[in-house]
Amino acid sequence: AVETMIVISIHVRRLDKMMNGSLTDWNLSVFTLDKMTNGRSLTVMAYTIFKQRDLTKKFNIPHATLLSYLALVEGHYNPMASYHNHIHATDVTHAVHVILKKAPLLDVFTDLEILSVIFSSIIHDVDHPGLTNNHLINTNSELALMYNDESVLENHHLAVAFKLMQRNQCDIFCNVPPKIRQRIRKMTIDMVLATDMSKHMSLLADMKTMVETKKVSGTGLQLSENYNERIQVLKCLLHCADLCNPAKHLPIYSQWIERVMQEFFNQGDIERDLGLDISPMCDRHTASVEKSQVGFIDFIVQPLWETWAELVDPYCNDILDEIETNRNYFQLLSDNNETSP
Ligand SMILES: COc1ccc(/C=N/OC[C@H](O)CN2C[C@@H](C)O[C@@H](C)C2)cc1OC1CCCC1
Ligand SMILES: [Mg+2]
Ligand SMILES: [Zn+2]
Repeated sequence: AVETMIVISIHVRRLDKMMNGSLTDWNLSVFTLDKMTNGRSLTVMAYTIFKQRDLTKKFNIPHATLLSYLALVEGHYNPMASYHNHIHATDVTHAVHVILKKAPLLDVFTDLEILSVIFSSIIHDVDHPGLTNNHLINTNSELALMYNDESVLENHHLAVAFKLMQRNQCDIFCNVPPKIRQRIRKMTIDMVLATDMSKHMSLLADMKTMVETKKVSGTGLQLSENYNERIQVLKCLLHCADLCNPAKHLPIYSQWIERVMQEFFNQGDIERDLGLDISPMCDRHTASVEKSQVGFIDFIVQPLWETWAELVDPYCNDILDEIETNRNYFQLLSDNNETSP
């Protein structure tokens, strides 16, 4: 563990220099970062963000404890999952950090809320099996049995993350008063459970309601003290970051598509072998990758980010433009596939 610390702190220093300017660069390639850090991009990204936001000092987090816990969590992401591995966590953590730096959010959230949403992004998919909730339920998996078919993956990610904190010298909240610890835990549970895609439509509906009321006030984002209102926005923030791939430049977005399709096709292969119905978009023999992405953008990603822009950040147009550009690119590919045999 000691050499891990030394190696990682070398990467952190190198990264700090390399990324100091570009850490807030939306299109930073986490793939390049992961190669540069020998597969330690999550620990290095998270540690750098904690330092830059002074979270270690504000919450009295011992540096060795933070590094140990981050390295432990990173090690518990599934390297066999082509999409839901530690690099996806690096990507989502980075996206949360960049979104939080947008002008309309600068003075909105407390240090506790910022700590909680960044912590949530780091752990939000830990020990992901590379299979969907529906698959785990349909195959009577141990996880579905454990969590009674309700947000099976998301409950598992949370339980693993908090269990790992009990390891020796891994309790990053060891110097945080019990009431505050409890509040971090509650917010983290609420946010990570909200990354369950089956909650997407209700999350979006709640966000639209908030947009309507806010339009009445007509100012920037003014949040009340009300926990439910504040956690609502934080849930959406993490959910947007979780679904940010189509909002990135095409070379980056394309790598994520390749990875997610590999994961879905792997699931489809298992379902075919088991004689089960193959999940949507998971049959490698019939799936249309381009058409699926157009649908993903039209029905899920674009409505989410458009609502986010209305609620939080009118200056989100560069992100909305990127999503539209990518959507049109895949629409074109899909049309061409139709015409030419
Ligand atoms: C870059 O493309 C993607 C990036 C992230 C994701 C995230 N998916 O994770 C969530 C779970 O898997 C739950 N379901 C999602 C739902 C849309 O479909 C179900 C089969 C599973 C999906 C992407 O593309 C997908 C959708 C359209 C083509 C494949
Ligand atoms: Mg997830
Ligand atoms: Zn995720």
